[in-house]
Amino acid sequence: MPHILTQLHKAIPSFIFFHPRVSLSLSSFLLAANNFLLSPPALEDRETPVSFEMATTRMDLDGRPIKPITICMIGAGGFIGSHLCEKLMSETPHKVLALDVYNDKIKHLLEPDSLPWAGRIQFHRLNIKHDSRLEGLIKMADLTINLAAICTPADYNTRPLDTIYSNFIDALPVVKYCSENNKRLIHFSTCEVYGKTIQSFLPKDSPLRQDPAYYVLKEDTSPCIFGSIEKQRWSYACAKQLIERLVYAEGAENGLEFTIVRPFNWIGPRMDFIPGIDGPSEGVPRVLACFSNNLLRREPLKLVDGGQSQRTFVYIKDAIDAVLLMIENPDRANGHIFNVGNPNNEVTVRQLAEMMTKVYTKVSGEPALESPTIDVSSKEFYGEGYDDSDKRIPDMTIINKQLGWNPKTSLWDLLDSTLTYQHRTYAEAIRKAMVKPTAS
Ligand SMILES: NC(=O)c1ccc[n+]([C@@H]2O[C@H](COP(=O)([O-])OP(=O)(O)OC[C@H]3O[C@@H](n4cnc5c(N)ncnc54)[C@H](O)[C@@H]3O)[C@@H](O)[C@H]2O)c1
Ligand SMILES: O=c1ccn([C@@H]2O[C@H](COP(=O)(O)OP(=O)(O)O[C@H]3OC[C@@H](O)[C@H](O)[C@H]3O)[C@@H](O)[C@H]2O)c(=O)[nH]1
Repeated sequence: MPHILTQLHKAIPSFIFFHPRVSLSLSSFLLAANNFLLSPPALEDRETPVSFEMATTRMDLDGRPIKPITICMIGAGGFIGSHLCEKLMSETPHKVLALDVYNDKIKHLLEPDSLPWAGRIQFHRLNIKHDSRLEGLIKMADLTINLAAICTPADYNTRPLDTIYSNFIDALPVVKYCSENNKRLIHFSTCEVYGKTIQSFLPKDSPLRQDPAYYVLKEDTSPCIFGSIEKQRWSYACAKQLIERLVYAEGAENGLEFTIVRPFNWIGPRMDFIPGIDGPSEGVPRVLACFSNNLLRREPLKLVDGGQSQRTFVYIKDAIDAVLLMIENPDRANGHIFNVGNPNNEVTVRQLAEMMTKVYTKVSGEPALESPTIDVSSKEFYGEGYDDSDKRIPDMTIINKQLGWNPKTSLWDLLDSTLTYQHRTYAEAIRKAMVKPTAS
């Protein structure tokens, strides 16, 4: 650890200082400048190794120089964690203690030792369920970000106990250690805490269905509407809701400095796994990986209960910009719950399947199947106890006001870059896996 601390000091960049009494209009300008500086091409899109140049003019939204900090990131080896680590290593001077049971998705950041950020990221393989090192690692950091969770819907109704333990019980010590040691916490919750919209309970012909007041999801006013207990789909949402309430209460009663993030379907490269290639053959990942797997194997895409549910999808790289703003602007982010999504990218699951089919045809050069989709019941696909959110449009008022963040990438563009990655990463492996051994 002392070695890492020395490296941290070496990484401190020089900053341009501004007058401390910065006006709001200047802060909007700084936000735009920051966004510009923080948006070089994505790592996986680059052909050549990344050249690491620390921007010398990085400052927060209020014109103050950003001081390097140490971040304890739990669940750093997952989809969101891997993109956040990449961003922090390539564009900031911050140091990361990366905790997870797996590190495959961040291996490229850990090895070799000659990487420009070597010494600023340290991987700790541990399970937060039972590891006495957790409190010490939280104490060593200025900020803890908790991403660890079981968060694939196929698990919610089939492994409800694991789901509840993972999303509530296992997160408890993290909240406790942060509160007791006066450490800031960014906790990852979910848009699923909203459950179903009020709109879904209105009569089909009600004119109120057109009124956004009945479906747009607002952090401070929308209710959390779940199904009955036997609909175990809601075990995840309910556990996430209770941990949100606990974090919020620690803030109110004990002064915990916290931010709660509610991601609305963040998607992009490295999300989940492709069954039979880098995950179990019988595993059911989230929809992006399910549909990618179908396209790669030239199978029809399975539409659960007709694919009528609606979602808004946001590109992981846009969403990571929002998280970085939270990390570097604690005065603006503390005490808030933020929706992070793209209200302009709304589709039904059926429309998503159609668009992914078109994009994949373009990316792979392979013609689409004659029948590109097939209907399947939720009972058949997910089993007993499944239920669904009907519609998820995030209200953006709070994140706009506090952090000036807006998503940039259209659904077509984000699918284009993501499916290009999926094709490049998996097409050959799938082809080999699908070649049946011939009888001799
Ligand atoms: N991706 C999304 O669109 C989305 C949407 C809503 C909420 N979220 C939330 O964001 C967080 C991260 O999601 P993700 O998409 O990156 O999921 P992910 O499954 O890719 O990442 C979670 C990581 O946590 C790790 N982990 C789980 N339990 C652990 C434990 N006990 N000890 C150590 N590590 C453990 C896993 O190994 C995994 O690497 C989760 O809390 C999830 O509920 C994500
Ligand atoms: O092959 C498939 C997979 C999924 N689906 C449908 O596609 C929709 C989206 O499914 P996802 O697997 O992405 O999961 P959901 O959007 O329902 O939940 C997700 O939301 C936010 C996070 O908290 C979690 O990552 C997850 O719970 C659902 O309506 C699902 O039924 C299909 O029609 N076919």
